[in-house]
Amino acid sequence: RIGRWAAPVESLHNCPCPDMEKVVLVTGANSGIGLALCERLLTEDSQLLLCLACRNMKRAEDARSALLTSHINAHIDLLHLDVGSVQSVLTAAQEVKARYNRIDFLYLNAGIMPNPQVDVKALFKGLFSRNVINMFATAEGLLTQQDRLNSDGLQEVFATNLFGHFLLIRELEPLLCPGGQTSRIVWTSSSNARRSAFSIEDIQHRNGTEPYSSSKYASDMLSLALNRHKNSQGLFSSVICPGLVMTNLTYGILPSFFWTLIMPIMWLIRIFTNTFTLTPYNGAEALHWLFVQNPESLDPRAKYHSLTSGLGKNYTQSRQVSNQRPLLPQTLYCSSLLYVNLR
Ligand SMILES: NC(=O)C1=CN([C@@H]2O[C@H](COP(=O)(O)OP(=O)(O)OC[C@H]3O[C@@H](n4cnc5c(N)ncnc54)[C@H](OP(=O)(O)O)[C@@H]3O)[C@@H](O)[C@H]2O)C=CC1
Ligand SMILES: CC(C)CCC[C@@H](C)[C@H]1CC[C@H]2C3=C(CC[C@]12C)[C@@]1(C)CCC(=O)[C@@H](C)[C@@H]1CC3
Repeated sequence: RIGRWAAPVESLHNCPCPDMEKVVLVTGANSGIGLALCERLLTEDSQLLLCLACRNMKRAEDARSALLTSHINAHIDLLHLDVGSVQSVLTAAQEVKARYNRIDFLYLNAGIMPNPQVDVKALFKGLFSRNVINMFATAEGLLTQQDRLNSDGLQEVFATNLFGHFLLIRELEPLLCPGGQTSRIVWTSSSNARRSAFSIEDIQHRNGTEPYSSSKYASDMLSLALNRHKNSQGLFSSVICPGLVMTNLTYGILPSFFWTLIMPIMWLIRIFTNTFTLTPYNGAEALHWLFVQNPESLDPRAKYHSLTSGLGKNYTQSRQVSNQRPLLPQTLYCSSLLYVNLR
């Protein structure tokens, strides 16, 4: 394709990968769902050129070693990337452009939920309400977080979960959809994403207590806007929810011994809500499923959910992204563009 999405001619010679090898970049790849995704992708396609984009290089090295144990000949690169820092994203994007001539899959998975607080009163009230299943699936009304400013003067949750990733997409434009090929973007969103937690007047959720929910809703809207603006150029964006998964993120909500203690209850709850996927492998189901789908067959307005049945069977289900206000995707896209241009 011609225009802004075409790769500069000189970079076409940089790539160490033969033409047919897929180039996949995963942010937050050193633990949890991101690491499980990498494991599953290498099992699916041993020819992959996989780039682990992480903020901590020691953890990234450990993740690469773990992956190489089960995939001895895998081609795994490391990239230093702190998505919560504008400078780090810019430097990392330069590095990516020097290394590869295209990106086939960009998995935007890194995410944070700092200082979470569970509203125990609401939890007990919810247990005896008709809304109990929805409460376990979405944590609606149960969770708040305390956010702070990062060194760029941005709210940390939005900077990490949304802005850094959007900036990365914009900076990597020359590698997306080169020469008429398609490229894919996949956001690890959440069923905790809620429209009522987001306000276009407070785009970083500076004044609220649910920045996580707000940032995930914003990523859903941004994905929608990307599809509207870029599908015709061969760029396809999708959002997924991995379900409730035991990772460092959830161990930050309640201590690990507590989760271990209530594990039998969690297995029981899984019979009623298949959103308790629990293991990173199960949580990566929808991310893996999208990898093997034809992008033209996907619904640009869907959120793809990783689900695990009571008997432990994994599957992916598409549900409409909730409650879109007609102009919100465009507005958010424009605001994010403005943010990126002002950087
Ligand atoms: N666990 C769950 O139940 C759910 C998780 N999710 C989402 O899944 C994604 C993965 O989380 P999960 O695997 O659960 O949790 P983990 O904490 O295990 O993984 C998060 C990953 O993101 C990385 N990360 C965090 N901040 C940055 C940053 N500034 N720059 C680069 N990397 C960063 C972490 O790196 P480091 O090791 O250095 O901290 C880590 O590799 C997140 O987006 C989360 O919101 C969505 C729904 C449910
Ligand atoms: C007996 C119970 C299992 C006690 C656990 C209560 C709560 C701590 C959990 C109930 C629903 C959970 C949940 C999440 C966190 C922990 C709970 C609030 C998430 C918000 C984690 C991150 C996500 O992105 C969501 C998809 C999760 C939704 C459910």
